[in-house]
Amino acid sequence: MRLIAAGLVVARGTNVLAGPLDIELRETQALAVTGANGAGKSTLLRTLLGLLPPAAGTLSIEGVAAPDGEPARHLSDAAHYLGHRNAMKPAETVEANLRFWQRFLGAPAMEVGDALGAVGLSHAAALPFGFLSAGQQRRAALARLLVAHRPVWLLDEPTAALDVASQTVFADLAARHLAGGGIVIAATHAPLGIAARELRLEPPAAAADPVADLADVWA
Ligand SMILES: Nc1ncnc2c1ncn2[C@@H]1O[C@H](COP(=O)(O)OP(=O)(O)OP(=O)(O)O)[C@@H](O)[C@H]1O
Repeated sequence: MRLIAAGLVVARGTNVLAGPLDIELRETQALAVTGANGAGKSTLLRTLLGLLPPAAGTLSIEGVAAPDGEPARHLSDAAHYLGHRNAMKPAETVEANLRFWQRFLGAPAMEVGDALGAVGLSHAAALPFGFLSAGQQRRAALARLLVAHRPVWLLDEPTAALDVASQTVFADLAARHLAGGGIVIAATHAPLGIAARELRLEPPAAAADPVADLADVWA
């Protein structure tokens, strides 16, 4: 498996945030994307996934199958994406949420009950997701990575809200994924506890930040 971004420029509309970036990752490799608030880390992950168009450059994934068994043509065919939000229905139980994702994603991997055990949430399976604490919700979202197989994990601040013990649980899960031939790309402000190369995005100039511009207007 090979994930290649060549000359990738990431932007929000006409506002260029970072790049050109050259990224090449193979199985068992991890990349930690770091940088100040607003540097473009989330934007880079969403661009890699195909949710946002790159301002320039190319993206490719080679040597991996999509859930339907065909060769993956886009990274989204081969990737889990964990965003800032956990993408779970608050009124549904934790177990029902994960069962939904397992059906929706295809390529089932671990049983839902085992995945909940792996993140220390067996006791919370029958609770509505919305009843969980912020850290427990993040752990449940991490369990989504386990219930369906995707070789590439794109993670946006995966350890946000996690206590120290849960950060170790995350590190173990990520290390196991890498050892099994996976790739991990994670935006983070904190050490991830796994061996990873670092891609540091520099913060945009204040004048180029649309939010900063708005702040000027309303000051
Ligand atoms: N939906 C949007 N539309 C327009 N601009 C956006 C949008 N979302 C984010 N931006 C802008 O893009 C820039 C980069 O945001 P992004 O969320 O990628 O940063 P980040 O590095 O992930 O920050 P953080 O560390 O705070 O999560 C910021 O200036 C932000 O204001």
